Amino acid sequence: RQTGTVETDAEKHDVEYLTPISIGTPPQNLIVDFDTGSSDLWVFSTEMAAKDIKGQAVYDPNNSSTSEKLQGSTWQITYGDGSSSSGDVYLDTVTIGNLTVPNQAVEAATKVSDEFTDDANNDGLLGLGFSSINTVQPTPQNTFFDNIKNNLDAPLFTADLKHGAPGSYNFGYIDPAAYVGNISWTPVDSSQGFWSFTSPGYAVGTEAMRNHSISGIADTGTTLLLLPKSVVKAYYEEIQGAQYDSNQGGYVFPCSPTPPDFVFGVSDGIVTVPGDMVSYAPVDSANQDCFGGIQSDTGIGFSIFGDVALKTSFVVFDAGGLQLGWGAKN
Ligand SMILES: CN(C)c1ccc(C(=O)NN)cc1
Repeated sequence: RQTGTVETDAEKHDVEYLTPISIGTPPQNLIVDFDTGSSDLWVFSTEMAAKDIKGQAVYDPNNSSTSEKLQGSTWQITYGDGSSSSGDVYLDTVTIGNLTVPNQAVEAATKVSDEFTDDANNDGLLGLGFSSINTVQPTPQNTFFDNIKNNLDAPLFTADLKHGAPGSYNFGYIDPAAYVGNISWTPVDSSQGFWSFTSPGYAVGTEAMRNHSISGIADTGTTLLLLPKSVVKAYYEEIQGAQYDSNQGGYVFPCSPTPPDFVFGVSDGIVTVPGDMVSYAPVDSANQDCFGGIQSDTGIGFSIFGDVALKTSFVVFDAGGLQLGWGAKN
């Protein structure tokens, strides 16, 4: 049985967290976005048109003695923000930290949308959602985690994302030095392929908790905290000068003073998103107005507890117990 750990670095404004992996023999090193909200491991590749590659590292299956084409298999994925990619599939050795899966499905991109082309530091995505939503056809493939979880000391991984600092993903163990107090556990409904849970309520600032259940997914691949319109409205009503700015496509408010905290329940515990993490990023060079890290989930069908929520905590994705654990960071 094994365990592993790998460091993940926050991009500017914590827009995404990028983590090194290696693929093939000899190892080809790429840096990818670990994404608990999807279940495809896809990478920029030598099969793409040069115009779609702007600085990314690419996987070259022809340069790997262990690559094996999965004949007839293809994939195509579209994400919540409308970005997309597609391509074909190889089996090859994938290593994360000290953990190796010998026959991992590596989805080589032939096409990617502009959002990926323009994301120069990101060489692909490594899905950590449930394999039931893997997009490979005709036969869906397993995620890296699904392939290795039975070799781990425990079938779980943890995400310790930080605000503007390197964090880490651990596999197979819960690091007791990473959190303080008790972890709050809540059951996961994996029927839609996501790490989905229901928060029993929320509070704005120091107000009392409101009994308003919020169902959503823990998604390391989404930057913001996307909540029901009514919750978002109640939050921004507490901020002088906050308003929905259609140009920016979301709520904007004066960067100072610091806005109120946002608190949401997790089973018998609570998670606090500090106000200074809610002012996500300045919208203007004068740094007067800030774009909110809390925005509406309208049109998605569920809420998304993205990086703005996850980076407040030490989060355990427990596939064995089918539960999420939220702990206070050490
Ligand atoms: C364009 N990029 C880098 C994306 C990365 C991740 C996602 C996503 O929805 N993950 N759950 C969307 C887009």
